[in-house]
Amino acid sequence: MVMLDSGERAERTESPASPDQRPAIEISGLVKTYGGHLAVDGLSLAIAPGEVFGLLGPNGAGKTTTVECLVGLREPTAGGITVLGLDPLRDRGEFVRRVSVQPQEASLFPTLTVEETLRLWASLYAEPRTVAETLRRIGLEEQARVRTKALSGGQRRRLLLGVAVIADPRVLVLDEPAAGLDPQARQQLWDLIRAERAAGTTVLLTTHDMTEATELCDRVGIVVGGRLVALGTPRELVHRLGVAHEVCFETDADLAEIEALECVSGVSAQDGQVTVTTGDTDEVVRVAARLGARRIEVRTGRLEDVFLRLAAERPGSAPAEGNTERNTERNGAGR
Ligand SMILES: Nc1ncnc2c1ncn2[C@@H]1O[C@H](COP(=O)(O)OP(=O)(O)OP(=O)(O)O)[C@@H](O)[C@H]1O
Repeated sequence: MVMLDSGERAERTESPASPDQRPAIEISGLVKTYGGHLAVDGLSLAIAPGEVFGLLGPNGAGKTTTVECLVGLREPTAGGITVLGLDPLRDRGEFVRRVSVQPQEASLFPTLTVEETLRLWASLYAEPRTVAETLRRIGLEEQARVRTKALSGGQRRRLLLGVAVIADPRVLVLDEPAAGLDPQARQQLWDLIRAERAAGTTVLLTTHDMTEATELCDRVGIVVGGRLVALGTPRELVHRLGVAHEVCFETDADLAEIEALECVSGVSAQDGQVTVTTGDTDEVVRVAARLGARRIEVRTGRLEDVFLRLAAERPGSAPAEGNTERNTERNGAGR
């Protein structure tokens, strides 16, 4: 089990939260059972103000149940949850003023325009953002007068996010916000979430997309079988779990010098195509280049490898389908 917490956050200097701040979200020993079925099994987690935190895990791991308890949609069987010091159920009034959850698609009225939808939701809050600012944030200014039934899937998702952020929340909770978005819409969503972070909002999201977790999240928690089995920045988890990097190239040269490198843990070669497993890709690239190797590629360890390894430790927990991009840099430097 890899538990890396606030003391190690210095590695992500862009994170706006400092370790001594009171957590924005605190979950301690959360247990949730459905009948006799244990869905969340003693999960504890502290998320700092201004942090973008990603909850990852295979299907059925307990992410949605955790989020539902966190936002007061379900009552925990045991354990405690506070968000901004508030209990999601007992302090309901204050809680909904300060914590926004991205609503479901069904919350959109088909005949209202984008602008009317935002105005309607803004009317529920005492000090909302303006409709104009929210339209700009979600990039739907040109669609302001379009009825919601005529929006594309990606535009609907952005509007749903707009409904959540128009409240100007201190904490934003998003369950798989990028699911089903095309790459451009996904990038716009990430920009929006980054803008929320820059404004000081704490964001908790669930995702199956390892690229999203790596690119967007300050820290991630991996949940398997209702338990938190890893916690840290994506880089820390890749680094600490010793996920291997690879250097691939073509050469007919003698590989003895590469095999002898201390940082090399494996070399395989077939028909002049070589793959070197290593902890120091720079060193291998240097030697390979000196030996005249061609088409040198560096494949860095990925969060997905960490995820697959941790998920596999629990029987029956097949990893969910997600983004399986390989982080490949042609002739690039290593880590
Ligand atoms: N309303 C419910 N009644 C009974 N069991 C439930 C209910 N909701 C979830 N479960 C079970 O609790 C466990 C955790 O489910 P949960 O939806 O929290 O997982 P998840 O990590 O969000 O999964 P996914 O990635 O598939 O959305 C699963 O075994 C699921 O079948």
